Amino acid sequence: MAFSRIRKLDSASRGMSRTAAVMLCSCLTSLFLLHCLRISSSSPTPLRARAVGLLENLRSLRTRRLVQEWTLGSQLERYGYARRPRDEAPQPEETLILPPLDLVTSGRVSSPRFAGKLSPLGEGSKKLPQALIIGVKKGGTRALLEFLRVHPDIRAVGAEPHFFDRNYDNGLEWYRELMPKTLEGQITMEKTPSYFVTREAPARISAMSRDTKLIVVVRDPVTRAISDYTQTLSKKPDIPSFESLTFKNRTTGLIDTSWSAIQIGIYAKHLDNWLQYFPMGQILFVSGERLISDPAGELGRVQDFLGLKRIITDKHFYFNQTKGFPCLKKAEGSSKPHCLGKTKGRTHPNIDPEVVQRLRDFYRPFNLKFYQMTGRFFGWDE
Ligand SMILES: Nc1ncnc2c1ncn2[C@@H]1O[C@H](COP(=O)(O)OS(=O)(=O)O)[C@@H](OP(=O)(O)O)[C@H]1O
Repeated sequence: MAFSRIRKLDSASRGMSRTAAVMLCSCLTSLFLLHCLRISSSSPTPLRARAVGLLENLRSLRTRRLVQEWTLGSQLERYGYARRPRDEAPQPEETLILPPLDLVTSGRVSSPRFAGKLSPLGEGSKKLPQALIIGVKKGGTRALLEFLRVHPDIRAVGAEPHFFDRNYDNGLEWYRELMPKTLEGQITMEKTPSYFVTREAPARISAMSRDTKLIVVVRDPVTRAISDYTQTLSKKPDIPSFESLTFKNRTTGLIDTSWSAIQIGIYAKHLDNWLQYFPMGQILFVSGERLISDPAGELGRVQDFLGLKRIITDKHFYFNQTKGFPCLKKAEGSSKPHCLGKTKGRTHPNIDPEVVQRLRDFYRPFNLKFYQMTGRFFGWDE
């Protein structure tokens, strides 16, 4: 009896000593890190770099935990937000919201706008987006968003909210709740490629704010249509061939413009609808082709358009030979290289060259009209 009580006391006191030791260690680590940061006022020293690295690791763990709480929390599920739209394959990169790069090393310290704002994670407030990537489906919208998220002044929702097309009845408060928290001066963004072809979207976005900046990633409409078809085929292998879906009547060569894969590529027509609500200067067109051949160049234009410092440059990218696409040397919130997932950059099926030519002829006048409207030559008809 006595023995067992002594054992109980022993384990209790051992527990207390362990807690005290852990607390002491945490205090000493924090003091050490603070000391390291203090002794390096301007130029980074190896000691400081190591301290910052340690902080980075600590933060990264904490970030991941918080991120999971934010994104996978019951709140989003309650709203049905986590449910994936019917026609989209699950894409791991769309399920995580990653907050902007380091509070310690980059934005806050280097940017005068955030000088002295070394705020704890989770500070800030949720705001309605000031900029949207509205399209086009299969244009390269995911690549653009992932690249933009590297910028410390951009915070973006990872998944596609589909607010202005499918979820509008949920109201603006619902929409705002989906947004990540931002500090003053940071831009909130989201991407939903179907907005570009949604008749009601321009009026709805304008009702939210007439100042919303709009970004459209456009790609050769023929390749875009094949990419769209490839995505559907990957989910429904039994669908008819691309060639048969393209025509209303193959003998007459009449194109089926009601097929969404064809319809989406008539950019000039969709743009007309947007211009009823937004001036051209508020819409930026990104070339999907150049986003692959010169990502830094296109990102430069986007950063200018958003009024941001050109922080994302050539240095952030490398060409991954296996993937066949540019990838990030360091993903946002991580120190590892990052390429987009398997659903981006799929191999397309071979399409009958005659059908491809017929589609090229079909799109040519619409493309020319689009070049005129935007003042940019995209070179799809060369
Ligand atoms: N860096 C990089 N890595 C991988 N893929 C890239 C990249 N840049 C652009 N792309 C092209 O993006 C195409 C997919 O476009 P989206 O992201 O807009 O598709 S979606 O509408 O969100 O489903 C995708 O189309 P497919 O090649 O047909 O799969 C890619 O060609």
